[in-house]
Amino acid sequence: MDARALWQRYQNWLYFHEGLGLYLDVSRMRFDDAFVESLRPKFEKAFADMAQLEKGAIANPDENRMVGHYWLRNPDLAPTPELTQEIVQTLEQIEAFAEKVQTGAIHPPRANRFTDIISIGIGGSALGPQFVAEALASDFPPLKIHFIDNSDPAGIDRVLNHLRNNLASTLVLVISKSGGTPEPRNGMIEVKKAYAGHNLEFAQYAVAITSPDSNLDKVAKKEGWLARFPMYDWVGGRTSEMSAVGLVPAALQGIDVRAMLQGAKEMDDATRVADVKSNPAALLALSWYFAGNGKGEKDMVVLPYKDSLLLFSRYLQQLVMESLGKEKDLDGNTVYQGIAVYGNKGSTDQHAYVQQLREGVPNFFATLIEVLEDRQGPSAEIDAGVTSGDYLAGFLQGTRQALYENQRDSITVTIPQVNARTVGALIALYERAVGLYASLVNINAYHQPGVEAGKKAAAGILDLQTRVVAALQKEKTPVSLEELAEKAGASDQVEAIYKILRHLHANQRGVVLQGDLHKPSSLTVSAG
Ligand SMILES: O=P(O)(O)OC[C@H]1O[C@H](O)[C@H](O)[C@@H](O)[C@@H]1O
Repeated sequence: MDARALWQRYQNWLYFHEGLGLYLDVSRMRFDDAFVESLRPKFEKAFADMAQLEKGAIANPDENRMVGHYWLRNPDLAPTPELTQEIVQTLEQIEAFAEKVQTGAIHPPRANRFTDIISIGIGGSALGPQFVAEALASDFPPLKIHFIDNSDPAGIDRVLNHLRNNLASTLVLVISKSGGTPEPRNGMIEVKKAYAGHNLEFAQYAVAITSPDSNLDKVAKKEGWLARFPMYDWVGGRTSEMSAVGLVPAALQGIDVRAMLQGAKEMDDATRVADVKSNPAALLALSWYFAGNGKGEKDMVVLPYKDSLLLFSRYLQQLVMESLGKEKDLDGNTVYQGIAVYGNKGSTDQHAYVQQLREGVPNFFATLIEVLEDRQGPSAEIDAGVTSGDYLAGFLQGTRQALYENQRDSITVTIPQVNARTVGALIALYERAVGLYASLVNINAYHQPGVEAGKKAAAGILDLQTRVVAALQKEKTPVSLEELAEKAGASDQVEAIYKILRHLHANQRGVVLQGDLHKPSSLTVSAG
């Protein structure tokens, strides 16, 4: 296609949302009209499915749950007046709490104000708050947030060491929908011990965000924590940024949560339109389907050309991959669906892996995120008439062009500015695109059965560890791994036992391994 035809195609397919000032350009996805036409019946079904979902259908059949993240930004859409009221009240409570914390009306026992937050959570209970903090928190927020999103002892130490002089003015958010995920539980226990070590009563610093009556909720209630906010069973972790999960940390950091909800609501309205060409989420779903042949054959590389959007790709990674990465379709057929997502930011990545994107394996499509406003205030000129922002914009256009010249497709999303409204809109745009795409490929986007397998296996390993250590403690002399496995009643798990012992040995946990480390089978082990 020559430049004139491309310019025409650009204009034909350009989507613009006037209220949000958001553009979506899918002109560099090389689908033709026949392809769009062929998907029409699937889209009709997808729009109908989505309308049912918004009305409160059991859109997550395996877990027998409604899927209601759209109600969070438009509570009047909720299927019952009770739900509407619950959403409205929770938001009011969040705002009132944040204000009291910021003004010092709620303050820690030994300080006038809370200065910092430790947010403990993982997956959907971390990625949204992390993305939003990075994108929207001011340089000097009323409370500075720090995240513990793993069971990594060194990672936990790092956060606690940073805060060692400020612990007495640090609020702790423990975020877990289920209230039973091991990582946040471990983080909470470690942080609790750290508070005890500083003679601080944890309950006076702690806030729980979890499903009512979860284990976490019970602990928070029993111990009299500072506050508890509800997470609803009809909101999935990866779509929970606009629930208490995302709103509590955002409001505490002084982020305009009403604007975030408003932006999401405006985008929800725009993506409810049952016409592909005038619905930006449908255009994304169409493009993804085209790129990967409806089978995820191409990866989605997300490149925001703005530092503050750095974590968007990581956020989308969970939203897209946990939603779409499914073995079975809704009819029980084995389909191995999904779309792999990765990315970091432009132009930084042009100096890293974009070489492969331009010339290597053509197994991806790019999504470039453009922000029109360079910075608040004027920019200095780097060269005559040229600013660093001009360079960044040029790099984006250049990459788009260079990719296209080599038959590599791209989508460009353009927003006027990174602010609470546009960030809310971006989240809502991708949530809806994922929902529509899931319908196109006939899968349940709202469960995650695959995650459970890893969790069960991990629990099995910890159980095995307890048995192995108990068996080892009965031994007076060193034994071989095989012998120990047999004594622990796990002869078929020598490899797992070897790995457990190696880890315990490395951490001086009362296990001594001796022998040739090149030959695990030659090792003996003793308690010591
Ligand atoms: O919020 P939680 O219940 O602690 O769950 C945290 C995360 O862990 C799970 O394993 C799921 O795969 C995620 O979807 C979820 O967001």
